[in-house]
Amino acid sequence: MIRLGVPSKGRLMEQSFDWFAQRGVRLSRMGSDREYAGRVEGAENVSLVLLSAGEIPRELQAGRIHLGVTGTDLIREKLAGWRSHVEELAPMGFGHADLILAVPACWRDCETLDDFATIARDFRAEHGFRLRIATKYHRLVRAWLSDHEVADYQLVDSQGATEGTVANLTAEAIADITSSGETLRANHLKVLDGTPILRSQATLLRSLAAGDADELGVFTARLGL
Ligand SMILES: Nc1ncnc2c1ncn2[C@@H]1O[C@H](COP(=O)(O)OP(=O)(O)OP(=O)(O)O)[C@@H](O)[C@H]1O
Ligand SMILES: O=P(O)(O)OC[C@H]1O[C@H](OP(=O)(O)OP(=O)(O)O)[C@H](O)[C@@H]1O
Repeated sequence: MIRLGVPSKGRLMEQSFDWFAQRGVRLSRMGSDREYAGRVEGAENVSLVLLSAGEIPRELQAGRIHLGVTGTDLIREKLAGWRSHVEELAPMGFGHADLILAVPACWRDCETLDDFATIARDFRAEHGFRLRIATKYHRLVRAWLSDHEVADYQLVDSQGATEGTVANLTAEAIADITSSGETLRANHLKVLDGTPILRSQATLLRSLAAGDADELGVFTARLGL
């Protein structure tokens, strides 16, 4: 039996269901809205496992699911050396979001990452502690800042409502996912010019640890992959 992991709620779940339906495989939740059990029609030997999007990388890595749908941001953040754990089978064309670094909109002299690096250096000299960046994307942000030789900062963990941390005085800057930009604007933040830390979208992935069941080839062919 192939175990297919799909996000258990929200837009990501609905758009995943639509994506499979367009390929002739009907996924649905069984029972009440609160029951996390799923049904698969239009493909044999496939069971639907409804999971938090954030847990799908770990389940793929462990081989407890054969296939999984989640954002590329979560795969790259949660799995060190992700290429040795999963294969990306198909970008799915939804869940587009950019991981960005944002600063207070009132920082007039901070438009680029170079400006940010200068401000971070001065901040440390002036305040005696490193400028704080709130994020849940620790691995990706550290790697990106290191690549760009920015060192005078500290990460503050924020697992939600990250854009609020600047007004709450627990951070000077944030690194988070944005799509429409509305949450940033509403919290008086602006994105630094230049390419984002990462461009993410929902992706269908195969576990490299779950083994290569015969049914898997049949199912991926059914999906046109
Ligand atoms: N505003 C957005 N627009 C598009 N995609 C988004 C947006 N916010 C988050 N995403 C994407 O959705 C995926 C799931 O995000 P997140 O980790 O916030 O899950 P969640 O909805 O909080 O679910 P859970 O708490 O169950 O893990 C991520 O890959 C993320 O990139
Ligand atoms: O650019 P926008 O269109 O405003 O979207 C960005 C927001 O969407 C995500 O939050 P989500 O609503 O998924 O909730 P979360 O903060 O609990 O992750 C993300 O963390 C941002 O806060």
